[in-house]
Order: sequence, then C-alpha cells, then structure tokens
Amino acid sequence: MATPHIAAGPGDLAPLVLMPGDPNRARRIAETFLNDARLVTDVRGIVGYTGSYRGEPMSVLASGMGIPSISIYATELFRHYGVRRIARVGTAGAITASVSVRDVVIASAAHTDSSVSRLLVEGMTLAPAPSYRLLRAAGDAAERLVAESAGGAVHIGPVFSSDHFYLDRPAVFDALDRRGTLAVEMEAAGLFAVASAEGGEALAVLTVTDHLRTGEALSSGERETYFTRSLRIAAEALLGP
Ligand SMILES: O=P(O)(O)O[C@H]1O[C@H](CO)[C@@H](O)[C@H]1O
Ligand SMILES: O=c1cc[nH]c(=O)[nH]1
Repeated sequence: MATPHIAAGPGDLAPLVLMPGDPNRARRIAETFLNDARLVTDVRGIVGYTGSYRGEPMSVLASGMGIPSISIYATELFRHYGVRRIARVGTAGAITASVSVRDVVIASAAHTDSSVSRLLVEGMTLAPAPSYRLLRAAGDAAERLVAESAGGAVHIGPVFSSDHFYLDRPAVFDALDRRGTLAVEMEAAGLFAVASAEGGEALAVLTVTDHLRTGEALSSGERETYFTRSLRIAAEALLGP
C-alpha cells in the first residue's frame, strides 16, 4: 500500500484531508483541532495523522513547500489512498490594498508561473480552480464564522501560486493586482491541477500573514491564533455537500 512518499497502510487515511505546508503545523492541527488523532505516516518528516472532526474521520498531511511537493502528495492521496477531498490550509501574502493581514482568502482560481498549467495538456494553458462544491461550502462556512467570531474579513477571489518565494519583480504583482488577484502563495494551482486530473476535489483557504505592499507581518503567535479561522472554514467545507 505504501507509496514512495507516504507510509500509511490501507484505510489509515480518511477520504477528507486538511493539508498545511508546514509539518509542525500538521502536528499542531492533529493535536489541537482533530479528535483522537494518530500518526499514520512520517516519511521525510512529512507527517500525516488521522482523527475526526465533528464525528467524521478526517486526516491532516503536510504538503511541504511549492507546487512540485504538493503535487506528489495530492497525487498519491487521490490515486492510491481513496482520498476524495483535500483542503489546503496555508499562509499567504496580500498583494492588493483591500486585503489586510489577519484576513482569510479563499482561492476561486490560481494564476501561476509554474509549468503545471502548460505541460499537462499539449497546446493548452489550463485554468487551475477549486471544486465549486467545496468553494461554495467554504463561502457558506465563512459567513457563519464571521458572524460568530471576531477577526478580519474573508475574501473569495484569485490568488497567485508562485514558483518563487523571493520574486524581485514588483511589476508582476502590480499587473496581477490590476487583474483582481488577492494574494500570493506557492501551492494552490498545483493542488487544483492534480485534483482535476485525478477526479478529486480541492480547495485552498489561506490566512494572510504578510502584506507585500505595506511590509506588515504577523508574529508567530498571531499566525497560530488567526490560522484557526481558516482551519475551521476548510474543515467545515470538507464535510459539506
Ligand atoms: O504556510 P504554507 O502552507 O507553507 O504556505 C506558504 O508558506 C510557504 C512560504 O513561506 C509556502 O509554502 C507558501 O505557500
Ligand atoms: O508564499 C507566500 C506565503 C506567505 N507570504 C508570502 O509573502 N508569500
């Protein structure tokens, strides 16, 4: 059963998976958010746990950073472990003035400079996007949570999945900003492309931890506090219709 990158056995992973980039965050999600979570894989330090959320089996597996890394884990989950839905829960940098740090961005599409949108179907530039069912469920969950709890705004719109964390090309961000792009991160487009190829469903719910325009950044403590809201939106969406 084990794949080159996941050591879990048959039935060890739930059909619903939360996927942060950071393995430490995956462990914290297992310890503080899921119920009765147990470790099911730790190949290369990319830990995965399975427990439950509101009585439903749910797993968390880290993706590592970047499109190549998340593409490996998402492919193996959908293709070999019977996973149906993956929600990326990650951090992002705001690239437009109307988005602030502490806000949540739910990706409705993911522009990318990665070859993932160009290589998979010859002669075509694909448009990586989340599952509409999960996106709608996330929007509904966000409305309920914003009404219930304090915190920043929740935005739904396109993000930029960059192959470069250190991209010294401000004109790229200006042009994407003018086209309504909300934030930058490094995995959503790869996850969406894999989900569409493998017949799975995917979503990305991002906590805005940095602002590329103002230079503002959350402290590590604040990152954990505000991350919980994205997590709840993503987990509720995974349970959705
Ligand atoms: O917080 P995570 O999920 O890792 O996401 C963001 O943080 C990493 C860069 O620091 C990239 O993986 C980017 O997408
Ligand atoms: O990819 C990322 C993630 C968080 N903040 C950024 O500026 N970029």
